[in-house]
Amino acid sequence: MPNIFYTKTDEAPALATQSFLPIIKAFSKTAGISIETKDISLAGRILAAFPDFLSAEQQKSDDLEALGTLAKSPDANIIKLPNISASIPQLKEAITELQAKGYALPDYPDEPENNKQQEIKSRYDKIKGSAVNPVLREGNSDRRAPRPIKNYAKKNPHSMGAWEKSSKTHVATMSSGDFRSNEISLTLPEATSVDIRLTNERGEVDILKSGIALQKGEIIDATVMRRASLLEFLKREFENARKEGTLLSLHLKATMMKVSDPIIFGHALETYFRDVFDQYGDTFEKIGVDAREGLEILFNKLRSLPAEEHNAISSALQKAMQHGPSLAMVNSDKGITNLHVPSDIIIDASMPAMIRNSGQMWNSKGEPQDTKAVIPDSSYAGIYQATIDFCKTHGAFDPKTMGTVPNVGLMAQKAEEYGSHDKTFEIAESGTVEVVDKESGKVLIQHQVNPGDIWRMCQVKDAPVRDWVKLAVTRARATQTPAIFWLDEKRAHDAELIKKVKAYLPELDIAGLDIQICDPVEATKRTLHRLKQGKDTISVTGNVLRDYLTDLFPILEVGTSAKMLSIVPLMNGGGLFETGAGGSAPKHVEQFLEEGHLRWDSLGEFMALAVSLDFLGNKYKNSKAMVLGSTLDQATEQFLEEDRSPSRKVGELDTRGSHFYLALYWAKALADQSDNLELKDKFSPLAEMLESQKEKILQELLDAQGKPQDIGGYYLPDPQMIKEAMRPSTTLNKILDQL
Ligand SMILES: NC(=O)C1=CN([C@@H]2O[C@H](COP(=O)(O)OP(=O)(O)OC[C@H]3O[C@@H](n4cnc5c(N)ncnc54)[C@H](OP(=O)(O)O)[C@@H]3O)[C@@H](O)[C@H]2O)C=CC1
Ligand SMILES: O=C(O)CCC(=O)C(=O)O
Ligand SMILES: [Mg+2]
Repeated sequence: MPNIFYTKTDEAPALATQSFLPIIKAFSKTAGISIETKDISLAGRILAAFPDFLSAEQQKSDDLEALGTLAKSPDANIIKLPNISASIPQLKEAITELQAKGYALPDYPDEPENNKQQEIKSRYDKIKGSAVNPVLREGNSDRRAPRPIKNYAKKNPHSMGAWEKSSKTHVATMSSGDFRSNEISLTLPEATSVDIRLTNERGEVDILKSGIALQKGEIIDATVMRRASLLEFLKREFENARKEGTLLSLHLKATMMKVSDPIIFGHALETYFRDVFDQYGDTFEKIGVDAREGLEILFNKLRSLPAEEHNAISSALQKAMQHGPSLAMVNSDKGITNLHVPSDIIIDASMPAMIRNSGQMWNSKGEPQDTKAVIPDSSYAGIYQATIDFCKTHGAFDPKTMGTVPNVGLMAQKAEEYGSHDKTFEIAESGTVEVVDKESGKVLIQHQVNPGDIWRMCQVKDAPVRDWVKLAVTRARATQTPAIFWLDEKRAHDAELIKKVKAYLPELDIAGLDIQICDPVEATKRTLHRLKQGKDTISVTGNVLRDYLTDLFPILEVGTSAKMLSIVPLMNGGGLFETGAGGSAPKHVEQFLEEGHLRWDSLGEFMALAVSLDFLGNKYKNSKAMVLGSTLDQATEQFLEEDRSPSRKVGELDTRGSHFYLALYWAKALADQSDNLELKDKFSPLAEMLESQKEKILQELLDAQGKPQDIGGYYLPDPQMIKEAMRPSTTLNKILDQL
């Protein structure tokens, strides 16, 4: 059985893997460890879902399913790189690319007309959005910036925009009618199963979802976002942005919240271009415009119209942008606005980037400008407003002196909102949605609803909560750091969770530890005050705040979440080691294709691999694996000290060069240690060879830069072409072959 599973993903991390994996394989072979790759890329997942449309040679195994099963076994040791969580536009692009490559896949049926199409759509919908992480995350999350990373940031502080007290930047969020205000929650006293049903005003019953099994002690909650309240809010705030002269920026998580957030995004787009949608609604209907897909696809679809009509609508759209509030830009050079692609405005990465940049985003002229950050649901929006207020009062944080905020996140088994998409519904007609106990017939939760309301139910099982509380205490104890549970007793769901936290904490050894529970806004304030003074505070949060905070704090502290150590101790004893908390960085691929320079920083991979080796060494008493792990950590430290991360500029060290340095330092650390003499003997000549050929290798790597690259595809690049592009140093390749 292979010992470590490494994931093949998409975009920049997948390119980086082509260069780094051969190094890992060569080094780990010396300890008898084999590495197996599992393909969880978007293209791989699509192909695995449609065997009946493919020839025998084209069919692919379902690697995600296999890994999901493995994650439940004590033997799991998985290194998980970031993958694309596809929006509909990305999914369609990938399908088109695969079709062009000769895979006879069906088109994505936007509006299925029969059962067959409905079945195809539901296969694609399983691939859409965050379809990978929730399957693998059979454990809670432990993310932190390791000491060497913090030390590096303190010595080499990244840029941090200054904050003015007069900044107009702020968060706009709903005060009623949103998910937060309508939440109802309860804890199941006994195992049961429930149906979700909608009874319309004529008394007709539609079962929205049937037979959801619930465990004893499981918390469920349900809530609704009212369309009318949302539209009123969007209209008001868009108008305010225009009057205030701030940029307008929408922040959602259309990937993880793949049902609710694209709907909200669509409403925002239609609100912004209200007049155009009113005037050209019929035409839009005819050419299949769906506001949820964003402005980019809308522009593309207009091309199918006769020139005159096309021009008229384009100019109406331009006029709306001239007269409406200025849109924040994702890429001002290319005219890509905040409303172009729903997956471009992922809240976890985009809000911290704004806060780091003096609270400003980019306007259409490419200038920074104060911004109204629109975060419709108020459940978590307050933490960003509190951070903005803090920066206005106290100025920007200083990476040289600030503390750190590690996170312990409740995530296992599709916890909370991030597991809710199969229980989220856009309501078709007025009535009552009820969660009904199938055994007793009792209505557990009910909401009055109107057409267009977004209703959802979330679950969190008891075992993950226990495990999370324990993980928090373990981390607080191991680091002697105060821990705050970010839970709001005024929120229905959090109130249930607080009861559990209060019950489970006393079962653990918490003597002498500083553990508090406070609502997210208060937790933000306390944490930020300590952070400013250089003090560390563990944030113990639910799943959404786990996601938000593990970008927010790393981006402020160390410049990027890519440098995070991200461990998922799996509940059945295995280990899942995620790399960083950042995503798949599409901009990096663009730069690589244009100028042959890849700026993906693999520090997350280095750190994940070290813990994975250590985990394996301990588990199977493989002392060589442990030595490989500890020397890899030393190599990473040296890598940081000598600043060998990829530069952003072509003609300078890129990802491939950074991997060479890692290999050099790792080989040297192995040659210098004496815990395992066999490894020492093996790596001493390798270290010498790498050192003596250093200039030649670096030159070969540099020579490969500065020209456009063709890798034969975006979602499914040609394996041989990426291999050649990512391993251009024959000298380095030959040396690695000798191990
Ligand atoms: N765990 C996972 O699988 C995750 C997947 N994603 C997916 O990634 C895609 C893009 O998401 P998006 O929200 O734009 O954010 P990304 O996290 O991909 O990127 C945000 C920015 O962070 C910087 N960054 C992130 N990782 C690295 C790295 N290793 N080295 C250097 N810089 C890095 C880059 O900045 P710069 O451009 O300035 O270099 C990048 O543009 C989506 O499909 C999303 O779903 C997102 C988060 C996690
Ligand atoms: O799975 C995803 O879509 C993103 C996950 C993410 O952002 C995170 O876990 O930090
Ligand atoms: Mg995230």
